[in-house]
Amino acid sequence: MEKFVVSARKYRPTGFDEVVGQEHITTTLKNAIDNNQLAQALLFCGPRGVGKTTCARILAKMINKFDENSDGSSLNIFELDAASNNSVDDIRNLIDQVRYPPQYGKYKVYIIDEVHMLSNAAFNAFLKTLEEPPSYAIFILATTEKHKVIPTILSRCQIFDFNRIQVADIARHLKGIADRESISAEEEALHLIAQKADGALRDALSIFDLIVTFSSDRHVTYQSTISNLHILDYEYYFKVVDHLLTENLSQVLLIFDEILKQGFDGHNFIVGLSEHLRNLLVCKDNATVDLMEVPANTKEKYIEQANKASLSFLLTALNIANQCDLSYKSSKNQRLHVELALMKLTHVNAAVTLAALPSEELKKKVV
Ligand SMILES: Nc1ncnc2c1ncn2[C@@H]1O[C@H](COP(=O)(O)OP(=O)(O)OP(=O)(O)O)[C@@H](O)[C@H]1O
Repeated sequence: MEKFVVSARKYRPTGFDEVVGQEHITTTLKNAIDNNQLAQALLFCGPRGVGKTTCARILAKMINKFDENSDGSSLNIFELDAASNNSVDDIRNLIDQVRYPPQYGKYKVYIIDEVHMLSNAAFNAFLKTLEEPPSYAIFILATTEKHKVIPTILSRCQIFDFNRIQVADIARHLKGIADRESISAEEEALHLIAQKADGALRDALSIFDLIVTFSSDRHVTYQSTISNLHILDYEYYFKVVDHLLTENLSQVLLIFDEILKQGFDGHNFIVGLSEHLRNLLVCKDNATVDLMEVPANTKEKYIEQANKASLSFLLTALNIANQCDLSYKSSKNQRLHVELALMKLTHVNAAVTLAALPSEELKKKVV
């Protein structure tokens, strides 16, 4: 049987051109190498799984002009995982190695991952080397927690802030991998995986692998993805908002009951409803419609529903949903808490329609 290699490893980029969503960094690094202006100490910071270690390795190879299979690269690139090697002795060992010039190529590159985990003593032992490194040594430090790196280290490094990766970019990357693996995948499923990954490409690839494993026919559908990830189908939010607009309280409460019966949490529902209302709000205006991170065909559905809702309805509804979210945890009866919010929400449309009437007509209605 062929050994399974997880996608995050199988598809680790080997060149800057393959790195997704970090163009501001890859372009700067390429230019720095071309113009011979690379700093000797670099700090890569940003959320987990966005390409820090990957870029450090690519840079390390490029500095010495080694290609992917070059044997020399492994002799000149040293990686230290500071999460498990954080003592002053670990750093002293590294400093001892730094004294010897490279046997191949021009540079020795030291990648120190999770650098914020170094002990204080280790940080201090490292300072002097970082301040006056030998001309052939380059240090690439990586961290998810820049605020935990002491200022004296920060001030000696050129700092590169990595971005969370956009949902659309992650979804596109997953599509490329699905194609290469001959897996058919629905666009909505890939978007959902990308959303769940919260900006981290590594997480997206792990979720993708998991869902492929569950689907026997190498076909990743929206339905298989929501059931595997235990995510509420967004169709529910469309239905709830339709009923809110027609002031149909009983239907809204019945849908909420069905959602709870399926094992979903009331808080997740209200957070999801707030996101849905926010999406409707941004698609009211052409200038903001792209702030909604959903696949193209779903966008149409949002625009269609947004056209049925007034701006005042959306603003008031969003406010009520948000208040419910904020006070959910401290509520003693959480089901009732959400139901109460749903009751208020069902009256919003009537209230805003009434308020919008000219005063003469309003008088007639009240009388
Ligand atoms: N920007 C990206 N472009 C393409 N692939 C990426 C990117 N970011 C992450 N990956 C994928 O995720 C895997 C892990 O990425 P990497 O180890 O570089 O992340 P990291 O930012 O160093 O994370 P951590 O802080 O958790 O160490 C890579 O092997 C690659 O498959």
